[in-house]
Amino acid sequence: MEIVNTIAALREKLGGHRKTGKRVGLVPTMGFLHAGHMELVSRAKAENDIVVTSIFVNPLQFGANEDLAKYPRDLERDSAMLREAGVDFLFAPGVSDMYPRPMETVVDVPKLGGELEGAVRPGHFAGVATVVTKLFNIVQPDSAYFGEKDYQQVAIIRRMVEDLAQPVRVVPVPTVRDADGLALSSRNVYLSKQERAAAVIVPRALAEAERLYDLGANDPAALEEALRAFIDKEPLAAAEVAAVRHPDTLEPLTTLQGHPVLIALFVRIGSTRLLDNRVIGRRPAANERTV
Ligand SMILES: Nc1ncnc2c1ncn2[C@@H]1O[C@H](COP(=O)(O)OP(=O)(O)OP(=O)(O)O)[C@@H](O)[C@H]1O
Ligand SMILES: CC(C)(CO)[C@@H](O)C(=O)[O-]
Ligand code: BAL
Repeated sequence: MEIVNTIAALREKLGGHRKTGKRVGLVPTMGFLHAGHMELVSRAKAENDIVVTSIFVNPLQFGANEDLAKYPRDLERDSAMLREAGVDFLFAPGVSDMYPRPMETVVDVPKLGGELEGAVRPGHFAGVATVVTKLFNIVQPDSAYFGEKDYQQVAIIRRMVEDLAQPVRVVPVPTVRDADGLALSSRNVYLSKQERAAAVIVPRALAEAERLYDLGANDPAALEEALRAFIDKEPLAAAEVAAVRHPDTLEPLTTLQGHPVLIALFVRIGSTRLLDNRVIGRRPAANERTV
């Protein structure tokens, strides 16, 4: 595996491979890798000839009072994991390599990006869409791999790729979880022992939503209320988002039964925000309409 730090060097190294028709897969990350990231890598390995993993803690997607400075970093451990997994190139640019000048150009998907997590983190998804577009332009991958844990992020990137005709196949990868159901996340490292124990409320709330749905719940507002009450029972947890939405548009629903429903959670445990989601309900057959 080669570690490459600049855009120009990566372009030069990938150019030759592309000319010989090799398929290139990109796994964009912010580092501090765990088994969730490695699942994206192994999917990319299986489907491509050349795999590029990027590690870049993107300042554009952090709000002024967020954790940019303390975001966990361990490039040495990350590169050992990626080498072991057979990644070809680790692209690890510095901020001045990615953004030599303050960015004047922004890619925004404002409707999808203003919902859910986007309502709590204004500007976050414009930062994500902008850096992902830049990474696509640098690497020019055939396929790019994203985790379904960040469901809204996948929805936004898919829409961006469609709207801008970006020549990339977006591949969503199912969420990898700890034994108790908590989704793996780099930010889990912030949790104290007590908070880590409390965090199990997040996957449990998703299971509770599914249980209520299976019992026939049909009122979105009532289900959201029930989810908030369920999460509030855990004293260390506070639900910033506990929403029931359309899985494609992320818009509110008027009914629940008979079509797929996205349950989206953004929960604070102490000062750490955890994200999780589940799509429940029946996916319609291709010849059926969704509401
Ligand atoms: N548990 C997981 N299962 C599958 N994919 C994941 C998981 N966690 C993260 N990913 C995916 O890995 C990619 C890089 O994510 P990122 O580096 O932000 O890690 P993260 O663990 O989500 O970090 P954070 O704690 O900051 O949310 C994203 O596409 C993300 O959805
Ligand atoms: C896609 C991404 C690497 C863009 O910075 C980031 O949002 C992430 O890690 O999910
Ligand atoms: N995994 C999403 C990146 C972020 O929270 O900034």
